[in-house]
Amino acid sequence: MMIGKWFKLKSTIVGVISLLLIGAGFTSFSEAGSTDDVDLKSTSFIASLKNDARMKARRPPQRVAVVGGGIGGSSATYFLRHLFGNDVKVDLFEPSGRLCGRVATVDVAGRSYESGGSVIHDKNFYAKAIAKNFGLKEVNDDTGNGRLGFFDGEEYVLETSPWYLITLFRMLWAFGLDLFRLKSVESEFMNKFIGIYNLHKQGQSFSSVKDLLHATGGDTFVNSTEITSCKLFREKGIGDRMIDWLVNGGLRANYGQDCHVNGFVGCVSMAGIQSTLWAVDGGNKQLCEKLVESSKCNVLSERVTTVRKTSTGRFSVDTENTTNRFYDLVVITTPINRDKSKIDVSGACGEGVAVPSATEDKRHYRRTVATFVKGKLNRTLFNCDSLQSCPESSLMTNGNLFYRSVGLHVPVNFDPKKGDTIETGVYKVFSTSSLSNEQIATLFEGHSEVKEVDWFAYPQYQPPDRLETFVLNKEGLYYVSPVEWAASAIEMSLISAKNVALLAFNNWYGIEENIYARGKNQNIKDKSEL
Ligand SMILES: CC(C)=CCC/C(C)=C/CC/C(C)=C/CSC[C@H](N)C(=O)O
Repeated sequence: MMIGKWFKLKSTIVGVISLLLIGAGFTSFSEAGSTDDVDLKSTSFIASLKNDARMKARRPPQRVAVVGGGIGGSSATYFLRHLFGNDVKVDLFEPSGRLCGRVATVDVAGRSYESGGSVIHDKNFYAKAIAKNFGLKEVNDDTGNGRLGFFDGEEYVLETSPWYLITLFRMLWAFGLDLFRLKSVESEFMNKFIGIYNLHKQGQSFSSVKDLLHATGGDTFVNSTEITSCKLFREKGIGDRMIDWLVNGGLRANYGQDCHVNGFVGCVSMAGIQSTLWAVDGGNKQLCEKLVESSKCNVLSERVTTVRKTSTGRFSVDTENTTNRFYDLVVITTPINRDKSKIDVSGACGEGVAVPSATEDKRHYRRTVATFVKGKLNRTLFNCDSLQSCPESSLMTNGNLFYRSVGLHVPVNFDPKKGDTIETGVYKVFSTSSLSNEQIATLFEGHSEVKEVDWFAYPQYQPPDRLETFVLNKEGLYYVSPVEWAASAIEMSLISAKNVALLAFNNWYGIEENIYARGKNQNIKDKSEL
Protein backbone atom coordinates (compact mmCIF):
# COMPACT_ATOMS: atom_id res chain seq x y z
CA MET A 1 0.00 0.00 0.00
CA MET A 2 2.66 2.47 1.09
CA ILE A 3 4.75 1.87 -2.00
CA GLY A 4 1.80 2.38 -4.28
CA LYS A 5 1.06 5.71 -2.64
CA TRP A 6 4.69 6.79 -2.88
CA PHE A 7 4.85 5.90 -6.55
CA LYS A 8 1.70 7.88 -7.15
CA LEU A 9 3.05 10.95 -5.38
CA LYS A 10 6.29 10.89 -7.24
CA SER A 11 4.71 10.52 -10.62
CA THR A 12 4.22 14.25 -11.10
CA ILE A 13 6.50 15.57 -13.79
CA VAL A 14 9.14 17.34 -11.76
CA GLY A 15 8.95 14.61 -9.13
CA VAL A 16 10.15 12.28 -11.83
CA ILE A 17 12.95 14.65 -12.72
CA SER A 18 14.01 14.86 -9.06
CA LEU A 19 14.06 11.09 -8.82
CA LEU A 20 16.16 10.81 -11.93
CA LEU A 21 18.71 13.14 -10.43
CA ILE A 22 18.76 11.37 -7.10
CA GLY A 23 19.48 8.21 -9.07
CA ALA A 24 22.28 10.04 -10.84
CA GLY A 25 23.88 11.06 -7.55
CA PHE A 26 22.86 14.71 -7.51
CA THR A 27 21.05 14.54 -4.20
CA SER A 28 22.78 17.65 -2.85
CA PHE A 29 20.70 19.69 -5.31
CA SER A 30 17.62 19.09 -3.29
CA GLU A 31 19.03 19.13 0.22
CA ALA A 32 20.26 22.71 0.70
CA GLY A 33 18.51 24.96 3.23
CA SER A 34 15.99 24.49 5.99
CA THR A 35 13.76 26.55 8.28
CA ASP A 36 16.82 26.79 10.60
CA ASP A 37 18.09 29.43 8.15
CA VAL A 38 15.11 31.59 9.10
CA ASP A 39 14.94 33.99 12.03
CA LEU A 40 11.34 35.22 11.84
CA LYS A 41 11.71 37.54 14.83
CA SER A 42 15.29 38.65 13.97
CA THR A 43 16.23 37.61 17.50
CA SER A 44 19.90 36.93 16.81
CA PHE A 45 20.34 40.09 14.76
CA ILE A 46 18.81 42.29 17.49
CA ALA A 47 20.96 40.51 20.10
CA SER A 48 24.08 41.25 18.04
CA LEU A 49 23.30 44.99 18.36
CA LYS A 50 22.82 44.91 22.13
CA ASN A 51 25.82 47.11 22.90
CA ASP A 52 25.77 49.09 19.69
CA ALA A 53 25.85 52.83 20.40
CA ARG A 54 23.65 53.53 17.39
CA MET A 55 20.76 51.69 19.04
CA LYS A 56 21.02 53.94 22.07
CA ALA A 57 21.40 57.15 20.08
CA ARG A 58 17.87 57.06 18.66
CA ARG A 59 14.50 56.07 20.10
CA PRO A 60 12.38 53.61 18.10
CA PRO A 61 9.71 55.12 15.85
CA GLN A 62 6.50 55.93 17.72
CA ARG A 63 4.00 55.23 14.97
CA VAL A 64 4.23 53.01 11.92
CA ALA A 65 1.62 52.62 9.15
CA VAL A 66 1.34 49.58 6.93
CA VAL A 67 -0.84 50.14 3.87
CA GLY A 68 -2.52 46.98 2.53
CA GLY A 69 -3.51 43.81 4.40
CA GLY A 70 -2.33 41.20 1.87
CA ILE A 71 0.37 38.67 2.67
CA GLY A 72 3.03 41.42 2.29
CA GLY A 73 1.24 43.84 4.62
CA SER A 74 0.21 41.25 7.19
CA SER A 75 3.75 39.91 7.48
CA ALA A 76 5.22 43.44 7.51
CA THR A 77 3.27 44.23 10.71
CA TYR A 78 4.82 41.15 12.34
CA PHE A 79 8.38 41.73 11.10
CA LEU A 80 8.27 45.43 12.11
CA ARG A 81 6.88 44.61 15.54
CA HIS A 82 9.73 42.22 16.27
CA LEU A 83 12.42 44.56 14.99
CA PHE A 84 11.22 47.80 16.60
CA GLY A 85 9.73 46.37 19.80
CA ASN A 86 6.49 46.52 21.70
CA ASP A 87 6.27 50.28 22.22
CA VAL A 88 5.68 51.08 18.56
CA LYS A 89 2.07 51.70 17.59
CA VAL A 90 1.39 49.89 14.30
CA ASP A 91 -1.69 50.71 12.17
CA LEU A 92 -2.63 48.41 9.30
CA PHE A 93 -4.86 49.99 6.63
CA GLU A 94 -6.99 47.46 4.75
CA PRO A 95 -10.18 48.87 3.19
CA SER A 96 -11.90 45.51 2.84
CA GLY A 97 -11.23 44.64 6.48
CA ARG A 98 -10.43 41.17 5.13
CA LEU A 99 -6.86 39.96 5.49
CA CYS A 100 -4.58 38.27 2.95
CA GLY A 101 -5.76 39.94 -0.29
CA ARG A 102 -4.99 37.66 -3.20
CA VAL A 103 -4.55 34.72 -0.84
CA ALA A 104 -8.22 33.92 -0.34
CA THR A 105 -10.84 31.19 -0.33
CA VAL A 106 -14.17 30.85 -2.07
CA ASP A 107 -17.18 28.87 -0.88
CA VAL A 108 -18.60 26.33 -3.34
CA ALA A 109 -21.28 23.79 -2.49
CA GLY A 110 -20.83 24.38 1.22
CA ARG A 111 -17.04 23.97 1.32
CA SER A 112 -14.10 26.43 1.03
CA TYR A 113 -11.44 26.22 -1.69
CA GLU A 114 -8.25 28.22 -2.30
CA SER A 115 -9.09 30.82 -4.93
CA GLY A 116 -5.84 32.80 -5.17
CA GLY A 117 -2.27 32.07 -4.03
CA SER A 118 -2.83 28.39 -3.47
CA VAL A 119 0.51 26.61 -3.36
CA ILE A 120 3.72 26.99 -1.37
CA HIS A 121 7.03 25.29 -2.14
CA ASP A 122 8.87 23.12 0.33
CA LYS A 123 11.81 25.55 0.19
CA ASN A 124 9.66 28.59 0.87
CA PHE A 125 11.15 28.87 4.34
CA TYR A 126 9.36 32.01 5.57
CA ALA A 127 5.95 30.49 4.88
CA LYS A 128 7.10 27.24 6.43
CA ALA A 129 8.50 28.94 9.53
CA ILE A 130 5.33 31.02 9.99
CA ALA A 131 3.13 27.93 9.69
CA LYS A 132 5.33 26.11 12.20
CA ASN A 133 5.47 29.07 14.60
CA PHE A 134 1.68 29.34 14.73
CA GLY A 135 0.96 25.60 14.76
CA LEU A 136 -0.61 25.59 11.29
CA LYS A 137 -0.51 22.23 9.58
CA GLU A 138 0.98 21.75 6.11
CA VAL A 139 -1.04 19.58 3.73
CA ASN A 140 -0.06 18.12 0.38
CA ASP A 141 -2.74 17.62 -2.22
CA ASP A 142 -2.14 13.90 -2.75
CA THR A 143 -5.78 12.95 -2.47
CA GLY A 144 -6.64 12.17 -6.06
CA ASN A 145 -5.07 9.98 -8.73
CA GLY A 146 -2.05 12.34 -9.01
CA ARG A 147 -2.31 12.39 -12.79
CA LEU A 148 -1.14 15.38 -14.73
CA GLY A 149 -1.93 15.73 -18.42
CA PHE A 150 -0.75 18.05 -21.17
CA PHE A 151 -3.73 18.89 -23.33
CA ASP A 152 -3.71 20.63 -26.71
CA GLY A 153 -7.45 21.24 -26.80
CA GLU A 154 -8.19 18.03 -28.67
CA GLU A 155 -6.08 15.34 -27.05
CA TYR A 156 -3.57 14.70 -24.30
CA VAL A 157 -0.12 14.90 -25.84
CA LEU A 158 1.41 13.54 -22.63
CA GLU A 159 -0.02 12.11 -19.41
CA THR A 160 1.60 10.86 -16.24
CA SER A 161 0.58 7.44 -14.98
CA PRO A 162 -0.09 6.22 -11.45
CA TRP A 163 2.97 4.03 -12.09
CA TYR A 164 6.31 5.72 -11.78
CA LEU A 165 8.13 3.57 -14.35
CA ILE A 166 5.47 4.23 -16.97
CA THR A 167 5.63 7.97 -16.29
CA LEU A 168 9.41 7.84 -16.47
CA PHE A 169 9.35 6.06 -19.80
CA ARG A 170 6.83 8.53 -21.25
CA MET A 171 8.81 11.50 -20.02
CA LEU A 172 12.11 10.22 -21.37
CA TRP A 173 10.44 9.52 -24.68
CA ALA A 174 8.93 13.01 -24.79
CA PHE A 175 11.77 15.13 -23.42
CA GLY A 176 14.96 13.02 -23.40
CA LEU A 177 17.91 14.72 -21.71
CA ASP A 178 16.00 17.98 -21.38
CA LEU A 179 14.63 16.47 -18.17
CA PHE A 180 18.11 16.77 -16.65
CA ARG A 181 18.77 20.19 -18.13
CA LEU A 182 15.55 21.63 -16.72
CA LYS A 183 16.18 20.19 -13.29
CA SER A 184 19.69 21.58 -13.31
CA VAL A 185 18.44 25.13 -14.11
CA GLU A 186 15.77 24.84 -11.43
CA SER A 187 18.22 23.61 -8.81
CA GLU A 188 20.71 26.34 -9.65
CA PHE A 189 18.08 29.07 -9.27
CA MET A 190 16.45 27.65 -6.17
CA ASN A 191 19.66 26.91 -4.29
CA LYS A 192 21.03 30.39 -4.94
CA PHE A 193 17.76 32.08 -4.06
CA ILE A 194 17.40 30.45 -0.65
CA GLY A 195 20.61 32.25 0.35
CA ILE A 196 18.30 35.18 1.12
CA TYR A 197 17.24 33.59 4.43
CA ASN A 198 20.76 33.61 5.85
CA LEU A 199 21.40 37.14 4.63
CA HIS A 200 18.20 38.32 6.33
CA LYS A 201 19.16 36.37 9.45
CA GLN A 202 22.35 38.44 9.64
CA GLY A 203 20.25 41.61 9.32
CA GLN A 204 21.24 42.30 5.72
CA SER A 205 18.77 44.29 3.67
CA PHE A 206 18.53 45.30 0.03
CA SER A 207 17.40 48.67 -1.29
CA SER A 208 15.96 47.43 -4.57
CA VAL A 209 14.70 44.25 -6.21
CA LYS A 210 17.84 44.40 -8.35
CA ASP A 211 20.10 44.42 -5.27
CA LEU A 212 18.16 41.56 -3.68
CA LEU A 213 18.43 39.42 -6.81
CA HIS A 214 22.07 40.37 -7.28
CA ALA A 215 23.00 39.46 -3.72
CA THR A 216 21.48 35.99 -4.08
CA GLY A 217 22.09 35.07 -7.70
CA GLY A 218 24.51 37.67 -9.07
CA ASP A 219 24.26 38.69 -12.71
CA THR A 220 22.55 35.38 -13.56
CA PHE A 221 19.41 36.45 -11.67
CA VAL A 222 19.45 40.06 -12.80
CA ASN A 223 19.99 39.05 -16.44
CA SER A 224 17.22 36.46 -16.24
CA THR A 225 14.67 39.24 -15.68
CA GLU A 226 15.84 41.00 -18.84
CA ILE A 227 15.13 38.16 -21.25
CA THR A 228 12.12 35.96 -21.89
CA SER A 229 11.77 32.54 -20.33
CA CYS A 230 11.70 31.12 -23.89
CA LYS A 231 15.19 32.56 -24.42
CA LEU A 232 16.51 31.61 -20.98
CA PHE A 233 15.47 27.98 -21.28
CA ARG A 234 16.66 27.75 -24.89
CA GLU A 235 20.04 29.17 -23.88
CA LYS A 236 20.23 26.39 -21.29
CA GLY A 237 19.87 23.89 -24.13
CA ILE A 238 16.23 23.01 -23.49
CA GLY A 239 14.30 22.05 -26.61
CA ASP A 240 11.08 23.46 -28.04
CA ARG A 241 8.87 20.55 -27.01
CA MET A 242 9.68 20.94 -23.34
CA ILE A 243 9.19 24.69 -23.57
CA ASP A 244 5.89 24.32 -25.46
CA TRP A 245 4.45 21.66 -23.19
CA LEU A 246 5.96 21.94 -19.74
CA VAL A 247 7.16 25.54 -19.43
CA ASN A 248 4.20 27.09 -21.24
CA GLY A 249 1.67 24.72 -19.64
CA GLY A 250 2.98 25.64 -16.17
CA LEU A 251 3.10 29.36 -16.94
CA ARG A 252 -0.49 29.37 -18.24
CA ALA A 253 -1.69 27.77 -15.02
CA ASN A 254 0.48 29.82 -12.65
CA TYR A 255 0.64 33.22 -14.33
CA GLY A 256 -1.88 33.13 -17.20
CA GLN A 257 0.96 33.86 -19.62
CA ASP A 258 3.49 31.89 -21.66
CA CYS A 259 7.26 31.83 -21.98
CA HIS A 260 7.34 35.46 -23.08
CA VAL A 261 7.42 36.35 -19.38
CA ASN A 262 10.82 37.07 -17.86
CA GLY A 263 13.20 34.18 -17.22
CA PHE A 264 13.16 34.52 -13.44
CA VAL A 265 9.40 34.18 -13.16
CA GLY A 266 9.61 31.26 -15.60
CA CYS A 267 11.89 29.46 -13.13
CA VAL A 268 9.59 30.30 -10.21
CA SER A 269 6.65 28.95 -12.19
CA MET A 270 8.47 25.67 -12.82
CA ALA A 271 9.09 25.42 -9.07
CA GLY A 272 5.31 25.86 -8.76
CA ILE A 273 4.48 22.60 -10.56
CA GLN A 274 6.72 20.37 -8.47
CA SER A 275 5.67 17.47 -6.29
CA THR A 276 6.86 19.22 -3.10
CA LEU A 277 4.09 21.80 -2.87
CA TRP A 278 1.91 22.30 0.16
CA ALA A 279 -0.85 24.51 1.51
CA VAL A 280 -2.07 25.41 4.99
CA ASP A 281 -4.71 23.07 6.37
CA GLY A 282 -7.86 25.17 6.64
CA GLY A 283 -6.64 27.82 4.17
CA ASN A 284 -3.46 29.77 3.40
CA LYS A 285 -5.09 33.01 4.54
CA GLN A 286 -4.56 31.88 8.12
CA LEU A 287 -0.91 32.86 7.65
CA CYS A 288 -2.04 36.50 7.50
CA GLU A 289 -4.60 36.18 10.28
CA LYS A 290 -2.04 34.73 12.69
CA LEU A 291 0.65 37.26 11.78
CA VAL A 292 -1.64 40.25 12.25
CA GLU A 293 -3.11 38.94 15.48
CA SER A 294 0.33 38.26 16.90
CA SER A 295 1.69 41.67 15.83
CA LYS A 296 -0.96 43.41 17.96
CA CYS A 297 -1.54 46.11 15.36
CA ASN A 298 -4.73 48.14 14.82
CA VAL A 299 -6.56 47.16 11.68
CA LEU A 300 -8.27 50.17 10.09
CA SER A 301 -10.87 49.41 7.41
CA GLU A 302 -10.16 52.58 5.46
CA ARG A 303 -8.97 53.19 1.90
CA VAL A 304 -5.72 55.15 1.74
CA THR A 305 -5.77 57.85 -0.92
CA THR A 306 -2.59 59.83 -0.28
CA VAL A 307 0.67 59.62 1.59
CA ARG A 308 2.47 62.97 1.98
CA LYS A 309 5.48 64.33 3.80
CA THR A 310 4.65 67.05 6.32
CA SER A 311 6.67 70.07 7.34
CA THR A 312 7.58 68.34 10.61
CA GLY A 313 9.30 65.55 8.69
CA ARG A 314 6.66 62.92 9.45
CA PHE A 315 4.33 61.27 6.95
CA SER A 316 0.59 61.81 6.81
CA VAL A 317 -1.50 58.84 5.68
CA ASP A 318 -4.81 60.22 4.40
CA THR A 319 -7.80 58.01 3.76
CA GLU A 320 -11.27 58.48 2.26
CA ASN A 321 -12.45 59.02 5.85
CA THR A 322 -9.69 60.93 7.67
CA THR A 323 -6.66 63.12 7.03
CA ASN A 324 -3.73 64.09 9.24
CA ARG A 325 -2.77 60.83 10.85
CA PHE A 326 0.98 61.13 11.28
CA TYR A 327 3.61 58.41 11.17
CA ASP A 328 7.39 58.07 11.48
CA LEU A 329 7.47 55.15 9.08
CA VAL A 330 5.08 54.10 6.32
CA VAL A 331 5.26 50.78 4.46
CA ILE A 332 3.13 50.46 1.32
CA THR A 333 2.36 46.87 0.47
CA THR A 334 -0.29 47.25 -2.20
CA PRO A 335 0.76 47.68 -5.85
CA ILE A 336 0.36 51.28 -7.06
CA ASN A 337 -0.81 50.52 -10.56
CA ARG A 338 -3.71 51.46 -12.87
CA ASP A 339 -5.26 48.01 -12.33
CA LYS A 340 -4.72 47.82 -8.58
CA SER A 341 -4.40 50.74 -6.16
CA LYS A 342 -4.34 54.43 -7.02
CA ILE A 343 -2.59 55.81 -3.90
CA ASP A 344 -0.87 59.15 -4.54
CA VAL A 345 2.63 59.18 -3.03
CA SER A 346 4.00 62.03 -5.13
CA GLY A 347 4.19 64.34 -2.13
CA ALA A 348 6.09 61.85 -0.03
CA CYS A 349 8.88 60.41 -2.18
CA GLY A 350 12.50 61.42 -1.73
CA GLU A 351 14.46 63.43 -4.26
CA GLY A 352 15.49 61.53 -7.37
CA VAL A 353 13.13 58.61 -6.68
CA ALA A 354 10.96 57.40 -9.57
CA VAL A 355 7.51 57.99 -8.07
CA PRO A 356 5.15 54.99 -8.41
CA SER A 357 2.08 56.31 -10.16
CA ALA A 358 -1.16 54.66 -11.21
CA THR A 359 -1.53 57.19 -14.03
CA GLU A 360 2.03 57.37 -15.37
CA ASP A 361 2.96 53.69 -15.14
CA LYS A 362 1.78 52.03 -18.34
CA ARG A 363 2.29 48.48 -17.07
CA HIS A 364 -0.68 46.22 -16.41
CA TYR A 365 -1.71 43.50 -14.01
CA ARG A 366 -3.11 40.42 -15.68
CA ARG A 367 -6.81 39.75 -15.36
CA THR A 368 -7.46 36.21 -14.20
CA VAL A 369 -10.82 34.55 -13.89
CA ALA A 370 -10.98 31.43 -11.75
CA THR A 371 -14.23 29.54 -12.33
CA PHE A 372 -15.07 26.87 -9.76
CA VAL A 373 -17.36 24.16 -11.07
CA LYS A 374 -18.95 21.39 -9.07
CA GLY A 375 -19.59 19.12 -12.00
CA LYS A 376 -18.56 16.35 -14.34
CA LEU A 377 -15.90 16.87 -17.01
CA ASN A 378 -16.97 16.48 -20.62
CA ARG A 379 -16.01 12.85 -21.33
CA THR A 380 -15.67 13.31 -25.06
CA LEU A 381 -13.47 16.41 -24.88
CA PHE A 382 -11.15 15.10 -22.17
CA ASN A 383 -11.25 11.50 -23.35
CA CYS A 384 -11.92 10.00 -19.92
CA ASP A 385 -15.06 8.94 -18.12
CA SER A 386 -14.85 9.46 -14.38
CA LEU A 387 -13.30 11.43 -11.56
CA GLN A 388 -10.92 8.53 -11.09
CA SER A 389 -9.81 8.17 -14.68
CA CYS A 390 -9.54 11.83 -15.77
CA PRO A 391 -6.24 13.67 -15.19
CA GLU A 392 -6.46 15.66 -11.98
CA SER A 393 -4.67 18.60 -13.56
CA SER A 394 -4.61 19.50 -17.21
CA LEU A 395 -2.03 22.01 -18.43
CA MET A 396 -2.62 23.54 -21.82
CA THR A 397 0.00 23.25 -24.54
CA ASN A 398 -2.11 25.48 -26.77
CA GLY A 399 -2.38 29.22 -26.08
CA ASN A 400 -5.43 29.75 -28.30
CA LEU A 401 -7.97 28.02 -26.06
CA PHE A 402 -10.54 29.95 -24.02
CA TYR A 403 -9.22 28.23 -20.86
CA ARG A 404 -5.67 28.08 -19.53
CA SER A 405 -5.80 25.16 -17.11
CA VAL A 406 -8.33 22.81 -15.56
CA GLY A 407 -7.67 21.12 -12.24
CA LEU A 408 -9.53 19.23 -9.55
CA HIS A 409 -9.13 20.72 -6.05
CA VAL A 410 -10.22 19.47 -2.66
CA PRO A 411 -11.54 21.77 0.11
CA VAL A 412 -9.06 23.58 2.35
CA ASN A 413 -10.19 21.45 5.29
CA PHE A 414 -10.22 18.13 3.43
CA ASP A 415 -10.22 15.35 6.00
CA PRO A 416 -10.48 11.68 5.00
CA LYS A 417 -10.89 10.79 8.69
CA LYS A 418 -14.20 12.65 8.59
CA GLY A 419 -15.26 10.75 5.49
CA ASP A 420 -14.04 13.22 2.86
CA THR A 421 -13.24 11.65 -0.50
CA ILE A 422 -12.21 12.98 -3.88
CA GLU A 423 -15.95 13.52 -4.50
CA THR A 424 -15.63 16.71 -2.40
CA GLY A 425 -13.42 18.15 -5.15
CA VAL A 426 -14.40 20.95 -7.51
CA TYR A 427 -12.81 21.87 -10.82
CA LYS A 428 -10.98 25.18 -11.06
CA VAL A 429 -10.74 26.58 -14.58
CA PHE A 430 -8.44 29.54 -15.25
CA SER A 431 -9.28 31.88 -18.12
CA THR A 432 -8.67 35.47 -19.18
CA SER A 433 -12.33 36.46 -19.24
CA SER A 434 -15.60 35.26 -17.78
CA LEU A 435 -16.74 31.89 -19.14
CA SER A 436 -20.07 31.91 -20.99
CA ASN A 437 -22.66 29.20 -20.36
CA GLU A 438 -21.71 27.63 -23.71
CA GLN A 439 -18.06 27.53 -22.72
CA ILE A 440 -18.89 25.92 -19.39
CA ALA A 441 -21.04 23.40 -21.26
CA THR A 442 -18.10 22.64 -23.57
CA LEU A 443 -15.93 21.70 -20.60
CA PHE A 444 -18.54 20.03 -18.37
CA GLU A 445 -21.32 17.55 -19.07
CA GLY A 446 -23.27 18.81 -16.12
CA HIS A 447 -22.81 20.87 -13.00
CA SER A 448 -24.62 21.70 -9.81
CA GLU A 449 -22.81 24.94 -8.92
CA VAL A 450 -20.54 27.50 -10.56
CA LYS A 451 -18.68 30.33 -8.79
CA GLU A 452 -16.40 32.90 -10.37
CA VAL A 453 -13.50 34.85 -8.88
CA ASP A 454 -12.32 37.64 -11.15
CA TRP A 455 -9.26 39.73 -10.32
CA PHE A 456 -5.98 41.23 -11.37
CA ALA A 457 -3.82 38.47 -10.00
CA TYR A 458 -0.21 39.13 -11.06
CA PRO A 459 1.84 41.42 -13.29
CA GLN A 460 1.68 41.23 -17.06
CA TYR A 461 5.37 40.47 -17.50
CA GLN A 462 7.24 42.01 -20.38
CA PRO A 463 10.99 41.68 -20.11
CA PRO A 464 13.16 43.56 -19.47
CA ASP A 465 11.07 43.89 -16.28
CA ARG A 466 11.94 46.81 -14.03
CA LEU A 467 13.62 45.86 -10.74
CA GLU A 468 12.71 48.91 -8.74
CA THR A 469 13.56 50.44 -5.39
CA PHE A 470 11.97 49.43 -2.08
CA VAL A 471 12.90 52.87 -0.68
CA LEU A 472 10.58 55.68 -1.72
CA ASN A 473 12.00 58.00 0.91
CA LYS A 474 14.97 57.08 3.06
CA GLU A 475 13.44 59.11 5.88
CA GLY A 476 10.71 56.53 6.25
CA LEU A 477 8.65 55.53 3.20
CA TYR A 478 9.02 51.98 1.87
CA TYR A 479 7.35 49.90 -0.84
CA VAL A 480 7.05 46.07 -0.78
CA SER A 481 5.26 45.39 -4.10
CA PRO A 482 8.06 45.95 -6.69
CA VAL A 483 9.26 42.40 -6.01
CA GLU A 484 6.24 41.13 -7.96
CA TRP A 485 7.83 42.30 -11.20
CA ALA A 486 10.62 39.77 -10.69
CA ALA A 487 8.07 37.09 -9.74
CA SER A 488 4.79 37.10 -7.85
CA ALA A 489 4.22 34.35 -5.26
CA ILE A 490 3.32 34.12 -1.57
CA GLU A 491 6.97 33.63 -0.57
CA MET A 492 8.18 36.51 -2.75
CA SER A 493 5.90 38.87 -0.80
CA LEU A 494 7.08 37.45 2.53
CA ILE A 495 10.72 37.91 1.53
CA SER A 496 10.03 41.44 0.35
CA ALA A 497 8.17 42.36 3.55
CA LYS A 498 10.97 41.01 5.73
CA ASN A 499 13.51 42.85 3.61
CA VAL A 500 11.65 46.14 3.86
CA ALA A 501 11.28 45.77 7.64
CA LEU A 502 15.05 45.18 7.94
CA LEU A 503 15.76 48.06 5.57
CA ALA A 504 13.56 50.43 7.60
CA PHE A 505 15.33 49.30 10.77
CA ASN A 506 18.85 49.64 9.32
CA ASN A 507 18.06 53.08 7.93
CA TRP A 508 16.40 54.24 11.17
CA TYR A 509 19.41 53.37 13.33
CA GLY A 510 22.05 54.03 10.66
CA ILE A 511 23.28 50.43 10.44
CA GLU A 512 24.72 51.31 7.04
CA GLU A 513 26.89 48.22 6.67
CA ASN A 514 23.72 46.11 6.53
CA ILE A 515 22.37 47.87 3.46
CA TYR A 516 23.70 46.05 0.45
CA ALA A 517 25.64 48.10 -2.04
CA ARG A 518 25.69 46.30 -5.32
CA GLY A 519 29.19 45.25 -6.32
CA LYS A 520 30.63 45.78 -2.85
CA ASN A 521 29.01 42.90 -0.96
CA GLN A 522 30.24 44.43 2.25
CA ASN A 523 29.46 42.56 5.44
CA ILE A 524 27.88 39.64 3.63
CA LYS A 525 29.37 36.59 5.20
CA ASP A 526 29.77 33.41 3.27
CA LYS A 527 27.51 30.65 4.58
CA SER A 528 30.60 28.62 5.58
CA GLU A 529 31.68 31.41 7.97
CA LEU A 530 28.50 31.24 10.03
C1 LIG B 1 14.14 31.10 -8.00
C2 LIG B 1 13.18 29.99 -7.81
C3 LIG B 1 13.25 28.85 -8.74
C4 LIG B 1 12.26 29.97 -6.83
C5 LIG B 1 12.11 31.01 -5.79
C6 LIG B 1 11.31 30.49 -4.63
C7 LIG B 1 9.82 30.62 -4.83
C8 LIG B 1 9.24 31.95 -4.69
C9 LIG B 1 9.08 29.54 -5.13
C10 LIG B 1 7.60 29.59 -5.30
C11 LIG B 1 7.11 28.48 -6.19
C12 LIG B 1 5.64 28.54 -6.31
C13 LIG B 1 4.84 27.97 -5.22
C14 LIG B 1 5.09 29.09 -7.39
C15 LIG B 1 3.63 29.25 -7.55
S1 LIG B 1 3.34 30.37 -8.80
C16 LIG B 1 2.12 31.45 -8.22
C17 LIG B 1 0.78 30.82 -8.15
N1 LIG B 1 -0.11 31.44 -9.03
C18 LIG B 1 0.29 30.86 -6.72
O1 LIG B 1 0.77 31.62 -5.90
O2 LIG B 1 -0.61 30.07 -6.43
